[in-house]
Amino acid sequence: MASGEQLSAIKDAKVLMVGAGGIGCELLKTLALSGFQDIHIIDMDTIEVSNLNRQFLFRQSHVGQSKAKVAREAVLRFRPQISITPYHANVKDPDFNVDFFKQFNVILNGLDNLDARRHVNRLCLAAGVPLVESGTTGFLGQVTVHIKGQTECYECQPKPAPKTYPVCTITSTPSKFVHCIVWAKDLLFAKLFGDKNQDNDLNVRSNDTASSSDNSEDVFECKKDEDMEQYANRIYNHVFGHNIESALSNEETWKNRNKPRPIYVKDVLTDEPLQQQNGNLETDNNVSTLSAMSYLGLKNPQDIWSLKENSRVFFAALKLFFSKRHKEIGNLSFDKDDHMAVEFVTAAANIRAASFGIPLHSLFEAKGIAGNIVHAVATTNAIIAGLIVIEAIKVLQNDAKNCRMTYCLEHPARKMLLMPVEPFEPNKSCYVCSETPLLLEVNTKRAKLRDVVEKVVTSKLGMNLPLISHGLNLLYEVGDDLEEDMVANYESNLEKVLSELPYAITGGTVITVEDLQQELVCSINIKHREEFDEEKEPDGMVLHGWTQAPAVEKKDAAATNGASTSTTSNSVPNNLEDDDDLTILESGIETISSGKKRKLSDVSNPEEKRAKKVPEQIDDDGDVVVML
Ligand SMILES: Nc1ncnc2c1ncn2[C@@H]1O[C@H](COP(=O)(O)OP(=O)(O)OP(=O)(O)O)[C@@H](O)[C@H]1O
Ligand SMILES: [Zn+2]
Repeated sequence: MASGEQLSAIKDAKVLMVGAGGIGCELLKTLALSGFQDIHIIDMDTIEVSNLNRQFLFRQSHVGQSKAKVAREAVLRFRPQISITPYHANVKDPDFNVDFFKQFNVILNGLDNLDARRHVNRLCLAAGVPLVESGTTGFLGQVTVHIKGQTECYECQPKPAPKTYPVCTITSTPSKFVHCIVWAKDLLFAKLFGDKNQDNDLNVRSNDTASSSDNSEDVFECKKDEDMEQYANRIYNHVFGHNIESALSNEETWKNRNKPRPIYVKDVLTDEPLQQQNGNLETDNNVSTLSAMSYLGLKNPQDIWSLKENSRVFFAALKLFFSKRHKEIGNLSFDKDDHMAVEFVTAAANIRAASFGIPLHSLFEAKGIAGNIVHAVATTNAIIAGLIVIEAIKVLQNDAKNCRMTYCLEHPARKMLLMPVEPFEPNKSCYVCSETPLLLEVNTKRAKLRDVVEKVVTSKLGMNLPLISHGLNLLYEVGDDLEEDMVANYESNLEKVLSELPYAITGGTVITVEDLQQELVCSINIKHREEFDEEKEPDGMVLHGWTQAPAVEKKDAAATNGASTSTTSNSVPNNLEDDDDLTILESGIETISSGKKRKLSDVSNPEEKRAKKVPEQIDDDGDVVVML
């Protein structure tokens, strides 16, 4: 039961929710039922069928409509007297500037990606509005409170980088199913259906192919005199047969590994001619569902198909793409919500897995791996939404000292499923919430301003509308209202080497980088360095003081709330690997055990100077969840 004070804080509050997905739907419902009267919601998405199993404000009839608007209508049905303002928009839109954020008493995040979370964090800092941040993955969840000057900001702690696999593991020596998925999705699918001009490591294998008489460049091109049947056959034989045979010729590679077996169409689809097995997909207008599976009568996505079934799905999906979706060829990239893409990738990954003696997987499992999906649990979202509201009420009552970051655990530790800990203090060297300068080691005689903008300012520092200056002199700026000659001037600066800019950047220079929308200003000290290790420092520059932790060995980032946020080629969720014991999430959730475990004793380690009180009843050995 809420006290009178709490009720009045709730009634007077104006709150902004960002994200109306898995957490957001629960949150809006709980806010409304708790008595909140003035709620604004930003969400850029429309409702998809795959949202309906856990986003209970949405129904089948809403598919395709704005999440923010439908969520509002659904809640107004049982709380008609409250005010809910929806924005079907990206929170990064310039309209949502610092002044917009200032009108709210608290911001509540129910997002699913690092980029948007960082952006909101910065706007909250600039506007001086507290942020309650959240994330869930499967049974795990967390809620954290960020109050400027009092607790750490969302970016005070390093966020782990997604894992990438060595190219040779993917192209030549896969040992896990996930390697086959990455190959099928990022190489084969991209090569056949994506942008032909993109670099693709499948080319390497094509060049190496000894037994193929084809010109390496043309292997994936359909030839003039070739029908779809012949083309599909040739691709199959090439990637699963010739390429494997060619790889086998390198004896060294297989000294300590199991040799793969080449698979040719004739070995698998022996009984009937292909045409008969798959029917004529190109001309069959009944393939209305555009699903290779349903065409072949394969019903259960949880079944593990045989090699033969996988081969038939491979052919059917490939032909369907070329015959029914030919307009998209050249522009496709893998999307976990594209059923045919998932069918194709599952089949191709399984055929490759069969070749390398790796256990085959069902379409359901393959989709999870390919889409970086951790299956969402509606109950976790509901628990987390409840915790967000509890923390929001404390924030609204100015009761920061009682705010907690709370972790929802998968297994109870000493009978507790929820673990509240005191929030960390701000990290004094956080470049976002403190004014600590960054240090950039760069070859100022070789690197161009464009390199710094792309590799540091936008990708690492996450700036949206950056402005770079040297003293009082502007070197670069982005914006809609710039004069033409300014734009031309900045464009020409981008192509200049740092030391040759009109206001030269050399060792010892301090540049200022700022984002006008986020109102974030960083100083970067420049240190000239001649050489960089191509493998370890592929950017050709190193930024110090920026808080991204290195990817954890064998383990990597996954998305939260069931969302796929993987933009990095070859990145997959580690938590789907067989020997998994650690999951690190973009949301900043980490479940910890074994080697990488951050024990409670570490959390309260005085050396960290970030010591916090931790509930005593939690066992040191119990798995815990900590915010990165
Ligand atoms: N930059 C952004 N601006 C506005 N809304 C965003 C932004 N980034 C993410 N979101 C929203 O955050 C919500 C996150 O919800 P959730 O994690 O449940 O993902 P989902 O997209 O609904 O589910 P799934 O990924 O499983 O299909 C989504 O509705 C998404 O549209
Ligand atoms: Zn910070």
